[in-house]
Amino acid sequence: MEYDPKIPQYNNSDPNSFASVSVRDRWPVILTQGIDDVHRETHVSKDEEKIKEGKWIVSELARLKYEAQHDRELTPLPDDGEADVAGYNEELKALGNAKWHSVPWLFSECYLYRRIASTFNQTQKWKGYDIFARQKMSTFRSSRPAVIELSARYKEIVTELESKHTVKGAKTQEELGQAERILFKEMCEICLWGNATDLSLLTTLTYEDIQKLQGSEARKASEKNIIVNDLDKAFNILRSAQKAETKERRVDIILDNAGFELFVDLILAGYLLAAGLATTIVLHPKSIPWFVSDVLPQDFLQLISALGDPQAFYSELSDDDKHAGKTPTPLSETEVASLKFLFEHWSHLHQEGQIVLRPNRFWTEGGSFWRLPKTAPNAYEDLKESELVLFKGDLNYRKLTADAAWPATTPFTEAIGPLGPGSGVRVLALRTCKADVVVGLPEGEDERIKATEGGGGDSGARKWAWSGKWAVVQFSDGKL
Ligand SMILES: O=P(O)(O)OC[C@H]1O[C@](O)(CO)[C@@H](O)[C@@H]1O
Ligand SMILES: [Mg+2]
Ligand SMILES: [Mn+2]
Repeated sequence: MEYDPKIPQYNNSDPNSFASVSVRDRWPVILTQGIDDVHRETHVSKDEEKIKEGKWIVSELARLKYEAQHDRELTPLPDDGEADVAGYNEELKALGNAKWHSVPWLFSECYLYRRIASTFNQTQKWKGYDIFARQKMSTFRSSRPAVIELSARYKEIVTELESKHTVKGAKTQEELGQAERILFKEMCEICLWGNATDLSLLTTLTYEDIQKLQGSEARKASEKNIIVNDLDKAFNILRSAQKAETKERRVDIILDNAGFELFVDLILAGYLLAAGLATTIVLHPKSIPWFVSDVLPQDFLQLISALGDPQAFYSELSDDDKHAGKTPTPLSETEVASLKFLFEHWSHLHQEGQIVLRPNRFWTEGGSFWRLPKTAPNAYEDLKESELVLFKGDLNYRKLTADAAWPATTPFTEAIGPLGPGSGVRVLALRTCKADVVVGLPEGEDERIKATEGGGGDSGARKWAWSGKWAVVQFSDGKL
């Protein structure tokens, strides 16, 4: 059912892997921040029962942190009433007394977030509580300059497409075709780099750093860092379906992070609909707080409502700005108008059922996507209906490739196993690299980048792939 390890998966025991940095350095920080958040929430509560449970949660999270840091065994998840507990515990059993420092990275990291969720699920007053919500919203506030830049551009493009069915400046049909291809690629690249602001990695980023990552200048400079780019293939698929006048043309997005990344996902979604490259967009969020910054259904609703009253939203400061002693600058009238345009466009598309949110517990299971056809047949059948399924971000890529130590030249179509040729699912991974696994590279490319500064050299570690500086956009047709 699961990935059959012809090629071993990355393991926390490997000192050359980002896995080992994660378990030793990053997870304790993430858990400490979670504990702080619960403290804060408990502090302002007047509800005795909630306070009491809050204290218990803090002690449970501290225990989890201790166990991970001190290489204890992973314990079975308690029955918190959810159906996925059994699956997690079976996998844990199959791993045989696994300890934190010598367990497959992918499973242990999913287990970490599932275990946090189960702690909250076991209480009455904290069920479903999202310890990362505060961080997610605050980082979105910090993205203000990029959000404003993009909303102005979006308003212009969508207005042009919807009123004149053209791209500004295109005169002949051929020019229009070219312009549409370029625009499509630009929208996808915005969507790709939106992933660079993932919260779990960039815990030390300042406001200025975030802004630098997001503007259009930064994007142009980063184009050379996309080491494999299959966007033309993806465009051809959507274009032929459009030409064939297929009535229902769906594009799915397996979402990654909330805040700025979700914002750019919606930019892409709205663009595809306005350009007629899709008729429906199905978004797949997570069902529990996941890898710090991943999208939950409520993150979607919160983002939309923030845009509905942008002046009020930006009258509050992000945490970083508060610390820096800044005061909020009101938005100009034009800025308010473009943000409200987004709000209206997206709310309308959502109400009309052209943008749909479709959660499934499959996305927060412990293993790779190799199991999709077997363990989530309904989700699998559903994805086959789509013209193109976009998998956003690093974790989705790790799950597609089973987080295994493939040689970097392994074809992408091979590394995604059952979702490759014959699956009936058209896959497009948009991934900034933040972990070891990478496939589908031309011969010599891995070595070339390793030799660049900070690339890892001869250390045996593929360090270049950890920082989000490099990206891959990879396509698999899935032909039956
Ligand atoms: O939000 P993303 O892009 O999936 O990134 C999640 C992060 O967490 C990790 O899984 C590591 O903990 C990395 O793969 C990545 O840095
Ligand atoms: Mg993340
Ligand atoms: Mn994520």
